[in-house]
Amino acid sequence: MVKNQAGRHAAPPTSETPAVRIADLVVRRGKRQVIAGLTLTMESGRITGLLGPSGSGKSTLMRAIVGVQDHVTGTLEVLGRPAGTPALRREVGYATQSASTYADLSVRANLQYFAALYGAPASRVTEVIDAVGLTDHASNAVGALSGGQANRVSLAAALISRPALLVLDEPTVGLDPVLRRDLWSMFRDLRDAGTTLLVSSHVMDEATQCDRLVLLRRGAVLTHTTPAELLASTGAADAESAFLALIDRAESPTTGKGTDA
Ligand SMILES: Nc1ncnc2c1ncn2[C@@H]1O[C@H](COP(=O)(O)OP(=O)(O)OP(=O)(O)O)[C@@H](O)[C@H]1O
Repeated sequence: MVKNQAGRHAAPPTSETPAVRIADLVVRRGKRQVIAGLTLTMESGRITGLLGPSGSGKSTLMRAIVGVQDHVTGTLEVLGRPAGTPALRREVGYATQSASTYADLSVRANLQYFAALYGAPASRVTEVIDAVGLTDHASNAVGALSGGQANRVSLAAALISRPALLVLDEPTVGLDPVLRRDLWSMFRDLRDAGTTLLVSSHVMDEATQCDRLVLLRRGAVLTHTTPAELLASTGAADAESAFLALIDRAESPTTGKGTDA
């Protein structure tokens, strides 16, 4: 198995079809243009990290990719089809920042419900509970779980249909370092099995766990790079300093347009 400089397993080769192809994407929310003419191609079979200041448009971009966002114009293809096409429902898994589960049902009952919705076999329920490390809590009501455990039930629900593309909005919020490490290990396993992952995060050290990085600022792509290129191009010692350097460059009097997201 090939390992990269950080000792992690390098991503295997991928197919030629991009997982996501976006051109001139504009999204309005309320009176604001939140995504402003964004163009981006995401390779399949990779973990792409979506990072950026609060309010920069990460969740909005994810919602557009999943096909649940209104007022979207431009080109947005997912796995070669227009985003939101019914044929993509089983192909795209999505876990939002808020729980998508029933608090009064057990972990297993929640996932049995999602398995029934997707026509997945009963054995898949046990598999996804195991994959997110909740086997010991399978009979517990979701409302009685910790925040981090409850998040993982939503993640398990997103995995039920074995999606080709998994879109995860801040999946590690509220998790301790051990659980974060385990979750990233699971993401790499999924990628190695051919899944494409788009993962947003506020935690800059998670950037180094990704194969590719997209930094959003004010609804536009500030950079689309790899962790190694990010550090090399900025001369920074860590991802957080590198992103701050890029934001500072973009905010400089010659190029900048202000200081908000
Ligand atoms: N329901 C909504 N109606 C109107 N504007 C919205 C709505 N939700 C978000 N916005 C605006 O869209 C912009 C982008 O929000 P979005 O949630 O996509 O950012 P984000 O980068 O995911 O932020 P965070 O990291 O804080 O979750 C923000 O200016 C926000 O105020």
